[in-house]
Amino acid sequence: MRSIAMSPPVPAAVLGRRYTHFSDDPISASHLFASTIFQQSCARSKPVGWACGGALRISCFSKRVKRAISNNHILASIADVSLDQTTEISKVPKGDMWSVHKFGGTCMGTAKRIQNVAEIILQDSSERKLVIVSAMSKVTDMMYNLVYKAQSRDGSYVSALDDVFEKHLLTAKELLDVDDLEGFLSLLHNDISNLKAMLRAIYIAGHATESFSDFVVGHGELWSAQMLSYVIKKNGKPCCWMDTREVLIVDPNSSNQVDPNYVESEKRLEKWFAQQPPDTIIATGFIASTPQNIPTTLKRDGSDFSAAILGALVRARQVTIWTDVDGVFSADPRKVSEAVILRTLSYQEAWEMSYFGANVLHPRTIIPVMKYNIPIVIRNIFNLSAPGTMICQQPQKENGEGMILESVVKAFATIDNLALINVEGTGMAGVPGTASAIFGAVKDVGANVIMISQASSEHSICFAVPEKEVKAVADVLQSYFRQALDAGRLSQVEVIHNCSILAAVGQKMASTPGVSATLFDAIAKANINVRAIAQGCSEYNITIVLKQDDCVRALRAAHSRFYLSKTTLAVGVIGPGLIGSTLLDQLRDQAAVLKESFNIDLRVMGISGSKNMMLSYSGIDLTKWREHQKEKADLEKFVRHVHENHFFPNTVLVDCTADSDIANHYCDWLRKGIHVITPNKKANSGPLDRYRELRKLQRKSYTHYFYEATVGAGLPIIRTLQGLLETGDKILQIEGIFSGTLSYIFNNFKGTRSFSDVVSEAKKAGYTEPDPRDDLSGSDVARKVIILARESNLKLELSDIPVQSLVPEQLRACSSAEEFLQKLPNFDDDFSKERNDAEAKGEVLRYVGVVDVVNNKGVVELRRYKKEHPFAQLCGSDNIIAFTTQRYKDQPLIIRGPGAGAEVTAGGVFSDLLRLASYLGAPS
Ligand SMILES: NC(=O)C1=CN([C@@H]2O[C@H](COP(=O)(O)OP(=O)(O)OC[C@H]3O[C@@H](n4cnc5c(N)ncnc54)[C@H](O)[C@@H]3O)[C@@H](O)[C@H]2O)C=CC1
Ligand SMILES: N[C@@H](CC=O)C(=O)O
Ligand code: NA
Repeated sequence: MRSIAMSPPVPAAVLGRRYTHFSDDPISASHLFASTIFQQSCARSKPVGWACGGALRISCFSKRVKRAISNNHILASIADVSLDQTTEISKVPKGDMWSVHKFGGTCMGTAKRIQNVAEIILQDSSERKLVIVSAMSKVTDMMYNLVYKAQSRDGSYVSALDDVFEKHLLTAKELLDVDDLEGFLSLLHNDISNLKAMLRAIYIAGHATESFSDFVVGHGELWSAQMLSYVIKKNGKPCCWMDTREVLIVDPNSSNQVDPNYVESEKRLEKWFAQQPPDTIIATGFIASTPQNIPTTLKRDGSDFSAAILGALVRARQVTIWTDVDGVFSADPRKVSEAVILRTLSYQEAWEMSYFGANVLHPRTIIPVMKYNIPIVIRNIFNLSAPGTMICQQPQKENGEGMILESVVKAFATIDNLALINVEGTGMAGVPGTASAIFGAVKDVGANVIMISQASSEHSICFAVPEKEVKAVADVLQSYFRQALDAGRLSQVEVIHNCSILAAVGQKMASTPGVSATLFDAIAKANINVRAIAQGCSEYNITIVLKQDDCVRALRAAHSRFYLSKTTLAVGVIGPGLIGSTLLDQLRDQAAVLKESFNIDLRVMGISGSKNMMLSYSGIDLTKWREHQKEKADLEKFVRHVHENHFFPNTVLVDCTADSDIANHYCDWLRKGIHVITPNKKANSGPLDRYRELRKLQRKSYTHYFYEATVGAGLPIIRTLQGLLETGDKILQIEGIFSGTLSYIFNNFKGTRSFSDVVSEAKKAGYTEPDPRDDLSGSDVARKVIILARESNLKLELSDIPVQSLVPEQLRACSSAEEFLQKLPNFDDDFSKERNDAEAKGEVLRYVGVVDVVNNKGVVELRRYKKEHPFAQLCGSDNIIAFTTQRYKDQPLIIRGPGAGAEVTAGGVFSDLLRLASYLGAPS
């Protein structure tokens, strides 16, 4: 426990207050729950619900506990974030004239890079500049290695020290003029010989104290700061370097970190400034001293921390942290390719993000500058054109104008390799002390609690810990609660392995309704199950626990929803025949418009024919998909490839075959969360049970199954029928010409033309089924009739529909479509006779299908219609469908238009794809 007292009174409303030190301290949550005050408070008034998300915040809904916290008892023992100990000392110039820069090891990696750093400093026109530098890249590791070798009594530390010397010698030679070089080298020699002596002592003792080690490792910064200051001077700018061990005073704390001692640092800084240094100062990052002048370091990310503390001490205008990335991303760009660089982040958002390992500052770096509202800018030294990310107080709205509209959720982050522990039982409700007992036990095994959730029914508490700590935690809880478990007061201590956390972070989430609804909707639509949820009442972070396997997909689904980055769909096309290949061409032509205007990114990850298939990890180039590398078709592998690409939250398989074997897989695909779109009639016209199972699956999950093109191709037949039913209309009869092929044939079978000639023409035009006998036999129309009948809630099988076949008896056994077409002319006279008979009576032949909903039956047959009848007025491959319903009784609702052909059918499938994208969140 820390012993430093908090200076400022904590505001009374501490519900959901954030403590940045939690994330440093592996047992903070346990400490809090195990603390005497908490136990006492809870003993009298059990918190009925609480949550901690991202480990930075604990919200507690009990007045007594709230009072306990606001009385500072707990805070004082956990964290001191105050800078109020500092007293103003006027001799150190302070304020806007200061610009602070920090350059990390990568920026200082070579002589050329150090030169580059010097140029950036020289270009900064600020009145005063304070520049904090890290050691040259890899040097700190080399220094730690020296200590390690020496204390392991490994004599090679001597040559390793030579390497360190060599590295700096070569860099200095490249950078400095003769005189400066001489000055620097004499210092370097001196330091190296001191280090040699110290390492020798460590070698003999076989042990290095922490201050010995800190003394050794800090030399990298001493040398880089001096070299840079020489380079600045060489460019004609007065400059001096600062050994921050003289100025930066820190107190060690119990979590093996250090806390800045602002009072003492301020005094030392004043003393240092009494020497009247020039306006440009190059200071060593990372290193500091204790009040007793013992060298120490600021531990991990120490140089950033040095910059923040010094920036706060001089009240700088801005602290710029130079690094090798363009700024902070809205999500890990390795996982979300559309992640964007955030222009601004509030201090709170930055430390929430940094907890999740995002490339942001360590929370403790933010604390010193936050006190004085000093912005921190993260910039890329290798890309000066990138403006970087500014971490500052949340920008205020200015009359609603001039504001950059930012997403309410700023960023998303994930943590993998977690396990959830669920402690459950009826004996917990209303029993004060359960929480503190659980977390007391967790504290005893030193595990880090990452998030906590308890619903107000108090029957279970669940919390996440790193997978590697879960066994110890589970064991200790089992043994601690043995009695309660045996007595049945607790039913179980359950461990759920392989979990991840997805966190949504954003200050504007606070009091914005609908954020969590949108987030959870995106996750649900990606068919991902949520295991646990936590959101503290400061509302900056919603933490969701899910299966690790689902995590990247969840991240992408959530990111795309809030950033309106593309709704990305991984598409697999099966059957690149006439319709399939036309669809691929339409996708190719429309891709850019979809991306730009509708934020839809359809990626064809695979195309499979019956013999070969092609697969891609990022999307097949549709301008030349026919040339794409092929492999032997393997449906299982194909589906796995398209679906199990974790970068795409949603998968759709488009079946463009006429194959029932493919249709047999739909149920399985839907169960796996794969959406299915098809013009193939086999599934919906196959066995009734399977059809019902399909519809059931579709209704009970967020997985979609669309099949508009199965009837009337691109005409909106299914959608219209569903619309009538959903709005409460009653269907009485559906009658129509459902076959584009047969419509075309009978519209063109006039005058002296032969039947077989018109059939071949229809096949050539792409209206027919792969085998035209499927059309002429009436089975294709019968399938459409059964699809509409089932859609109208009739429970009919295909065999229940009487069908009049137009395939001459003798040709039914033909082994191929080609043989059939070849032999068909032999029957032309029979067809001509029937046509002429009808014509003689002023009638035409039309092949129709009827769904008689009232009488629960259907029929498919060749009928004769008067020349004035609407069915006689068709041309081309027109379908015409008349819905007679309760609302459309006197005049049926009629839909007419081309109902077959490559373009219109593929268009119908494409329109289903867009409907799916819109269901998944794309703008409609
Ligand atoms: N052509 C049209 O106007 C319309 C067609 N449809 C339906 O669209 C679907 C496709 O029709 P078309 O493109 O005209 O036929 P098509 O014969 O040109 O294309 C079908 C493709 O699927 C492939 N295929 C067959 N079995 C396969 C399997 N197991 N795995 C992978 N690929 C396989 C075939 O090799 C062929 O490339 C059919 O179900 C048809 O009923 C629906 C409405 C209108
Ligand atoms: N072959 C069919 C195509 C559409 O389903 C037809 O002719 O209508
Ligand atoms: Na249709």
